[in-house]
Amino acid sequence: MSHDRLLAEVTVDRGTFTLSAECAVEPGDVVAVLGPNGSGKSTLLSALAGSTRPREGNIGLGDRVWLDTARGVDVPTHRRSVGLLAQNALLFPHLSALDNVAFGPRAAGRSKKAARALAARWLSDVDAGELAEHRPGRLSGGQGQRVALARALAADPELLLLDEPLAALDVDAAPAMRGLLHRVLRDQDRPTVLVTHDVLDAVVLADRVLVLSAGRIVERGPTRDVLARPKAAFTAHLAGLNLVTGIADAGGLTSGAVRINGRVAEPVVQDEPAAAVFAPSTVAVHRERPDGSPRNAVRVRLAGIEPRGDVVRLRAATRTTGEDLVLAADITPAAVADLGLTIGDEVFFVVKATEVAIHPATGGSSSP
Ligand SMILES: Nc1ncnc2c1ncn2[C@@H]1O[C@H](COP(=O)(O)OP(=O)(O)OP(=O)(O)O)[C@@H](O)[C@H]1O
Repeated sequence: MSHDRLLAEVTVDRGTFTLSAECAVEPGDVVAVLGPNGSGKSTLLSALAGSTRPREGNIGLGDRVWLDTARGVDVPTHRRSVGLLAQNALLFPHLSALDNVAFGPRAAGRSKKAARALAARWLSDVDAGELAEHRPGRLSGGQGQRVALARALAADPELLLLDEPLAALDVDAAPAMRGLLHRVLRDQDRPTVLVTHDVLDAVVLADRVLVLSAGRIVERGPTRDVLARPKAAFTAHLAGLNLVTGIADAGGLTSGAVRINGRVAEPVVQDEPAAAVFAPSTVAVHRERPDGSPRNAVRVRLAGIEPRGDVVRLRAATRTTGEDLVLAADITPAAVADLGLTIGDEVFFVVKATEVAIHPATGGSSSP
């Protein structure tokens, strides 16, 4: 079934807090909702799901109206065709993984046999085929999330909502689940809204981001643009990591004239979009390109020198195919003095490949 665009415009009161937001999500696109605690991310998600009633607004998918307060339309949650993947899998404990996934198709009127066949296919699509007969109590956090993802998709929802889907997973399980979500979300054509605290989730999974602050949208746009050139203070803080998006090759990626080697944090496909992520604290600054070094060296021009506690944050830009790539380095005040750095200087930002994580990246470019 092909899917329609989500259009939503809501004003929601929660005690003294008010959320006012509007968004459009194209079929197949993933929009990440970012923002500090209490900014209204969950409120937006629950308004879309129908579990919170907006004071006023409209929510529609194509020509189907879920909410129109002016006309008194408010379709209840269970009739909205929403697939939800939350922090925890929330599987039915008494059913096998297979029957959990078959539940949606069965409720939609499929025969038991057809529902189970569909469920088996979805389980294998999320690399959980071997878990079919397991009860949820025997599944790890990551396994449970895979089954929950299969369950959400097997019901063929018109809208997919992901509410911090990786937040409860441990550091070993999260990258695998993030990689799986990247693959599954890329291959599906329904609008998807992802709430997350993790900038990496936005980079890997989202085409576009929307940043909330105190119930208002303060920033929005293609993921790469918003994170590379943050306008709101929160986004800049969130985007504190260096992020270089480009095209994957063996051992790293190429972004215009810049080539970055790294370690593959999640499986990437050669010639597909990828992102290199590294912390400013891992960047060393040199006047000359280090000779014969296996390290990454990027020629940049210094644009900012700001003291930050014990370190100095250097901001620098490079030109790659006409676009500025902005990078940050944190070095000691002594190093700044030794190198005699001033704004406008041309230097090399140098980082070891082992400090650079390479991830698959979803669209999110400024190209149309
Ligand atoms: N049931 C409620 N009654 C009254 N106020 C509420 C209720 N639920 C949430 N709020 C308030 O609404 C505001 C937005 O909360 P919301 O959970 O949407 O933020 P969030 O961005 O999802 O935060 P977090 O990142 O902490 O999950 C907060 O100030 C919160 O205190």
